[in-house]
Amino acid sequence: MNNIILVGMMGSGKSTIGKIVADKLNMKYMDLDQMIEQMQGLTISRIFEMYGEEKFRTLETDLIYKISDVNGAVISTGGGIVLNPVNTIQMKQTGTIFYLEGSLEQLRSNLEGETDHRPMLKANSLDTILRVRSGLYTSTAHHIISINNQTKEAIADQIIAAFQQA
Ligand SMILES: Nc1ncnc2c1ncn2[C@@H]1O[C@H](COP(=O)(O)OP(=O)(O)OP(=O)(O)O)[C@@H](O)[C@H]1O
Ligand SMILES: O=C(O)C1=C[C@@H](O)[C@@H](O)[C@H](O)C1
Ligand SMILES: [Mg+2]
Repeated sequence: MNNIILVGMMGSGKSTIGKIVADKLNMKYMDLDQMIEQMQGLTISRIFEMYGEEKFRTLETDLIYKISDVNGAVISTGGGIVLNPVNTIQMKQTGTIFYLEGSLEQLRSNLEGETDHRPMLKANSLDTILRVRSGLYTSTAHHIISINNQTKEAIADQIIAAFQQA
């Protein structure tokens, strides 16, 4: 399938940059977090509060399957998508996967003032989450794009260049 899939930590820019890439390439844009919120009629924070993380992860896996026939889209995932190997297998069949890789400092800077609606940060520190997940992001991705000290536009352009070279 001819899709661009963005993975990476909270605050790495998957949603923001995904939209820029989609606009530039005239592709459809899909954000799995936003789709889950729309389908449930609840914010992600409320889903975590009412049903817990496990329920959210099930919704995420169900959605990845549901969209497996999509073509020509930029798909921004949730930060925890790589936690379940089933999701990874499915994503690899759905498109080219880009890991937006950033330092703890860059992620913290991006997330300044935005931690409220990210429920994982209530019980876990950003550095612990990064430590647990960085190997998973790296092994899942076809391309690794550094986000450190780069504008959103520049990151989007790198993704586009790598996608068009393939
Ligand atoms: N390269 C960048 N330079 C400066 N700010 C950035 C950059 N990339 C993203 N941001 C900002 O960081 C914040 C988080 O970005 P965004 O919501 O796109 O991250 P995300 O990866 O989708 O996070 P989540 O996994 O929680 O959905 C936003 O305010 C966004 O504008
Ligand atoms: O990193 C995570 O585990 C998460 C990131 C967000 O994109 C959301 O999917 C949710 O807040 C969980
Ligand atoms: Mg996002």
